[in-house]
Amino acid sequence: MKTTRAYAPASIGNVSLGFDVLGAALAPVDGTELGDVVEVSDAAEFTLTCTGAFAHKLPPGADNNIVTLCYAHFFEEMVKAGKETHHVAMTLHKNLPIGSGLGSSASSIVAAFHALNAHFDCPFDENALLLMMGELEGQISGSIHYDNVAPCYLGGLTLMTGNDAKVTVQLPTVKSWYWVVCYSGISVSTSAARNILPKEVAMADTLTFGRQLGVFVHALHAGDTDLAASVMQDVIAEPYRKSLLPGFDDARAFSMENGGLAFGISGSGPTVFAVCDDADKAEAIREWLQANYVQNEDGFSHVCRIPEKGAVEQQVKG
Ligand SMILES: Nc1ncnc2c1ncn2[C@@H]1O[C@H](COP(=O)(O)OP(=O)(O)OP(=O)(O)O)[C@@H](O)[C@H]1O
Ligand SMILES: N[C@@H](CCO)C(=O)O
Repeated sequence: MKTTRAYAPASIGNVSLGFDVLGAALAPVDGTELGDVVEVSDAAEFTLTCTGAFAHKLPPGADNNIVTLCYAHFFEEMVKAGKETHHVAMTLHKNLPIGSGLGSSASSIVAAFHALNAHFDCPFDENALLLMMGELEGQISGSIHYDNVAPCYLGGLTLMTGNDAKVTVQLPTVKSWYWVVCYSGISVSTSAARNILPKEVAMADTLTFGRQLGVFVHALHAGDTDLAASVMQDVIAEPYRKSLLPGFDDARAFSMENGGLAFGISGSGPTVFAVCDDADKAEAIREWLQANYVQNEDGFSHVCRIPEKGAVEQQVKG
């Protein structure tokens, strides 16, 4: 029986300065797999099995799992495209905590579509799959935003174009930067964290947002890492969302006083990230965050790099 398996990494949405338009994939430097895995096998009827450290936090019932919706959507697109299809059994290894700010639903969605596409011999190209991934992310989080699904699927640091013909472009990454991430262990719903934001942005913040994003993209292309780090501030969401994150101000203060070049909320939180260009300082920040920002036994921290690859097909064991 044919089985196909795909891994899709955690990601940082927004990266502070790019609300909804900038995202980064994550790979822990110690080799830990930080992302969901989906397996697809031929079957007479559709089934979904969930395992993994955070499977017990998923909503009960296959019909309420985003992976089931991905399958239904993929099947529909196959029929529309006149492709031959059949049912599959799917297994989700839910390794990312839900409502963590690490792109947990995006990771399930990307792993599901990547595995399905590979299983059916790649009927859809990258951009077509990205559009499907964005649509499904929109169904679950209340609005279509690609800043988790795009880096999760393609790897790297991705900038959204707003153009369906080419959803995203890759930005150069700073090879010397470490990205420390710390998940506190509590859950923050993305749609709730979007609902607390004002519906309109003040003129001064709009100008800052545009200037920062333009300067950041220029600085990455010019290799000016100090300039890039200097504009990594969130004027759109962080001022409102940090009230949802116990210990946020202390975590920022410690990180910035101890070698952090930038600090912010990963996606809609509660995970925070610190950028650092020194491995020892990154590890010291990680240790402090682990000891002081983590709230319960579900929390964790990692020192990461931004991987060039996002989702990958994995060998099926046994
Ligand atoms: N496979 C799945 N993975 C994650 N969430 C799922 C999945 N299936 C269904 N859900 C539901 O989708 C919703 C996802 O909410 P939300 O977007 O806040 O979380 P998230 O994607 O984990 O967040 P984040 O992007 O901040 O990591 C939750 O209500 C969750 O129960
Ligand atoms: N850009 C999204 C990411 C959610 O993880 C938001 O900040 O709401």
